[in-house]
Amino acid sequence: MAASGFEGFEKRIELQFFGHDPLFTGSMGLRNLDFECLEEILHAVQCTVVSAVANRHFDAYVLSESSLFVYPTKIIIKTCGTTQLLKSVRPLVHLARDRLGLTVRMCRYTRGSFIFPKAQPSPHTSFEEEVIFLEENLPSRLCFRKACVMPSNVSSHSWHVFTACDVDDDDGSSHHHELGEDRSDALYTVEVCMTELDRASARKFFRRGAGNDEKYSGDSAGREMTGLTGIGDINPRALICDFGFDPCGYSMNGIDGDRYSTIHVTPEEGFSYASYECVGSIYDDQHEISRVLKKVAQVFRPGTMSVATTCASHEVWRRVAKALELVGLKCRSCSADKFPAAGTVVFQTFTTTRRK
Ligand SMILES: C[S@+](CC[C@H](N)C(=O)[O-])C[C@H]1O[C@@H](n2cnc3c(N)ncnc32)[C@H](O)[C@@H]1O
Repeated sequence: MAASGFEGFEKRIELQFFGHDPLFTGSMGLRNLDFECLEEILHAVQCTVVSAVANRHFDAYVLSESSLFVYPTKIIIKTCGTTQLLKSVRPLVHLARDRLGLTVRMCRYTRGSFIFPKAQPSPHTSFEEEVIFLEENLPSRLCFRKACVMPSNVSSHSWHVFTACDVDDDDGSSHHHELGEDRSDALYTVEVCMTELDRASARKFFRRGAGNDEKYSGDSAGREMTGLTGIGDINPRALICDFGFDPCGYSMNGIDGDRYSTIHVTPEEGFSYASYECVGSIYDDQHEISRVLKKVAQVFRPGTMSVATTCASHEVWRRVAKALELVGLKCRSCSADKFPAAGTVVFQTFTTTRRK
């Protein structure tokens, strides 16, 4: 941990692949990578697996620093602290190609603004360094590239986005459906970053029976926090894999069919932070994302909440703004930009209207 405090803001990378050879890939694709390979990649990033769960669609891992999701043709890694996430890119691209015959077709890297930027090691010392590192470590065939820092009126919450892909499809839709998920153009991602958590809410992420009770594991602490805080009610259909750190901190992955959700909490006063992320489809019940985000805001009662929605074809961000205004958050800024393959990213920042 940095001398000053733990860096909650995560770095997130998503790589999408395509493959033609069923002999290599089967329908499991990247899920065929053995656990030792994944561990080796995570070792380079400087984190480890603490818990895992899977269903017939994908594998979800809780990491010592956030989460990893492995789908047949898509991998998402999200890490916080001083991890070196981008060091995973080159080994992943090579392993997928050499062991599974999968070719990378899209890369999306996103993050908020670090609370302790000076504590970040290379290649994360600045967004410029991260972009240069990505440019150098991605195959040249991903030639449609864009990097941008999306601003906010709350200067501590800006949004960094880099995307690269092999086809400039303009609307962000997929042209590779040989293996795995179809209709990926209907999916959207919602990435939420929250700071200045309400003190009473943050306290629930400190372990109750901390210290020497051996029976009180990270798993039981996590389960207790999921119940106590109301996180378990955000999506009651989801199977939850949770972990409570010692003496404080919490991570969870929720799996619901082919959809994941994930929450990570750094509850320490002075640098408190929580994140929520989920994936949805424009064909879902329109009220679902509003209901979910209202619950998230009520669990953490943050002073500032930023929400980045990434979607090929739909205006999900309007639902986000409406929902959060109903629970006392006011939209202070909104910016939008188009990215090759990813579609439109809309970045909104909200602050509380209640008195602290
Ligand atoms: C890994 S968790 C959640 C990660 C998430 N990205 C976040 O910070 O919001 C981070 C919290 O757990 C605490 N923590 C305790 N032990 C930890 C460990 N071994 N590795 C990482 N974090 C730990 C940190 O102080 C922090 O409060």
